[in-house]
Amino acid sequence: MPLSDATALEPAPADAASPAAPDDAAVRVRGLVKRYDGRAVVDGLELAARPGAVTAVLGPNGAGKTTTIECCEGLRSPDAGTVRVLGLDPVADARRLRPRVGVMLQDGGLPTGVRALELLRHVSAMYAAPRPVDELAERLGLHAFARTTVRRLSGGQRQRVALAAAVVGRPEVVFLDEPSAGMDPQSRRAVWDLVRELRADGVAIVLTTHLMDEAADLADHVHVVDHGRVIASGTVRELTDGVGSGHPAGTRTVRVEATPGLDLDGLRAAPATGRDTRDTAWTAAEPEPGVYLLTGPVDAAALAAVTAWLAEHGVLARSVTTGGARTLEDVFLDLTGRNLR
Ligand SMILES: Nc1ncnc2c1ncn2[C@@H]1O[C@H](COP(=O)(O)OP(=O)(O)OP(=O)(O)O)[C@@H](O)[C@H]1O
Repeated sequence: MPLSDATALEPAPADAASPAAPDDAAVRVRGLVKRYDGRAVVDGLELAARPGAVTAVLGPNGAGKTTTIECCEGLRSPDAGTVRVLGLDPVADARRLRPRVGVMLQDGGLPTGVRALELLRHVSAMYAAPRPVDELAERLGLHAFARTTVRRLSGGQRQRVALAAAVVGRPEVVFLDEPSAGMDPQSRRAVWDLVRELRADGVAIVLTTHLMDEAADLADHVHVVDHGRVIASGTVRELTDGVGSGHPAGTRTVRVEATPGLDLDGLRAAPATGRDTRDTAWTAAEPEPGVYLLTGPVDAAALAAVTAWLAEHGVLARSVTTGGARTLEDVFLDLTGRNLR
């Protein structure tokens, strides 16, 4: 999706530009530029994150995500542009922001000689009204390695301690740089549940991730970053629902898993059976044996017609699901290319 489409998906920031209008974004980045050795690794980046929402920043390795997040955290100073977190400047107003912002760095950023639970207790003591440490430790399974020093923790365990430390102070804004990288599926679920709970409590959550399922499941808004700029922006549904894909808007997919070798022409005609819509609105493919993708204007009647066709042909499908015309990963690869960075 070209930038012009991305801009169309992003709510117009015009009112926020006026000094009189309050900005409802908890995080607002405008025209951010950050250079290393004369090279702009962040190059005019625009980003907004709202309270009570998960904002995901996706992009290939080296795209500038961590640098952007670090500018928001006040760990780096922009070379140009503005960054506002809760209306404040993360560098100049660092002391005022510290109690209101939670940060989970990509490398953990934790002191290594301290025991895990001791560290969390120490961090919680810095806040006026922290979350109960034992409850948080229980939720993230920290008790199993409570007395192990951070140095000796596994990568996933260290990530869990870093997340606990980021949220223990009941922050209004949380920055999570690849929060579930290296975590086992159980830990990842615990992290996702915690993130959803923070969102329900009105926290603005900004996360970077390389896991497309994480972004698709969690994010209310996605910014795709490449070469230091946002190249597409919108909800997951907006990004995957045919916009910029060559399909008409509203195009979706019925995915059927069943026995291989079904009659593709028959299946393609099935959704339009007995209806005014023409079957030419549909395409059918069997991208791998026994997996069928029917792409077209999916609605309840079309889905019923597909299952009726399967029944007529004595086929008991293992699964029938509907979704966007493309996955978030398809969109990501289309936008950023398939070459390694
Ligand atoms: N301190 C630094 N000095 C020089 N170059 C740097 C520095 N920090 C980052 N870079 C470079 O800036 C670019 C952007 O890095 P950044 O860490 O922001 O990318 P990213 O999108 O977070 O990547 P990843 O997905 O791999 O974490 C990279 O090319 C990186 O090598």
